[in-house]
Amino acid sequence: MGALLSIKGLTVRFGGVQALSDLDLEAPAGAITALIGPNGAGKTTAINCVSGVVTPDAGRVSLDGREVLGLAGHQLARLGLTRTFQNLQVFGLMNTLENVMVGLHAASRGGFAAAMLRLPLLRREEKAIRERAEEMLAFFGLEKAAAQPAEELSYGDQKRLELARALAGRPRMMLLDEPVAGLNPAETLEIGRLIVKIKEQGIGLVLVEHDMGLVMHVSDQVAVLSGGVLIAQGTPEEIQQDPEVLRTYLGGGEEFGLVA
Ligand SMILES: Nc1ncnc2c1ncn2[C@@H]1O[C@H](COP(=O)(O)OP(=O)(O)OP(=O)(O)O)[C@@H](O)[C@H]1O
Repeated sequence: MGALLSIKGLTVRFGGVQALSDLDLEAPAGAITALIGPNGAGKTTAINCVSGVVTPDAGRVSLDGREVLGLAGHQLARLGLTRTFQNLQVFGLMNTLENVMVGLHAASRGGFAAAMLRLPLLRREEKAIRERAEEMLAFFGLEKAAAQPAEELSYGDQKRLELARALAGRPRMMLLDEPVAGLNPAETLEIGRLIVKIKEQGIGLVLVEHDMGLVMHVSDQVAVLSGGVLIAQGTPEEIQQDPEVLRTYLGGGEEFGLVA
């Protein structure tokens, strides 16, 4: 099976900093591919290139064989590629349901402005959008918060809301930038369970994450970056035994959540 997302020779320099050097990475559908590495390793830069936020100095990125470098976020979303951000991107004054609907409006045929004007022709589309958004809230356990302003939700609920919005548009590939940063162990476990359920729908995920317990628990493959260079790639078991990876993560195996 070919990879759904394919990154080849990705190279990024920021002034004197070599953020990424010749990165090759393949992420299949229906699998979780983790991208790990110490602070400054280049993980966010990699997903920023894929999602059109950063223009690389060299390299290619394709989704299902189609070149996607240079496309804007809404074009990528239409092709089935979506992402979440390290910092929350919820609209605080909108309620939870509207936060999910707004992403679907932006991608719909009528567009956001037409939907806001509630043109009659768009009523059916509007209904479908609302139903999809409600489905997402149920999937993420947020249905009780539907009418609540997003800013009133707990941090953990806001993180799940971001995932709900990203999944609402039926992506084929999702890039998640630190989905459990700042969450407690119970919330982390819950996000882990949800992203496995997303994968089981056949969606590919790229997971940038520092929580090694989560990474080793849910990932099908793990790629390790250090100083912009891919130093190892393999199953969680292989990565936990890789001497270079262990050297990179000073202190040995504890960070990998090996302690049962
Ligand atoms: N816009 C930018 N301008 C200049 N340097 C940048 C920029 N973005 C990232 N860098 C640098 O590129 C390198 C890679 O950063 P990046 O954020 O991709 O790392 P990361 O692995 O995601 O780190 P973290 O785990 O801390 O989020 C770092 O040295 C960083 O300081």
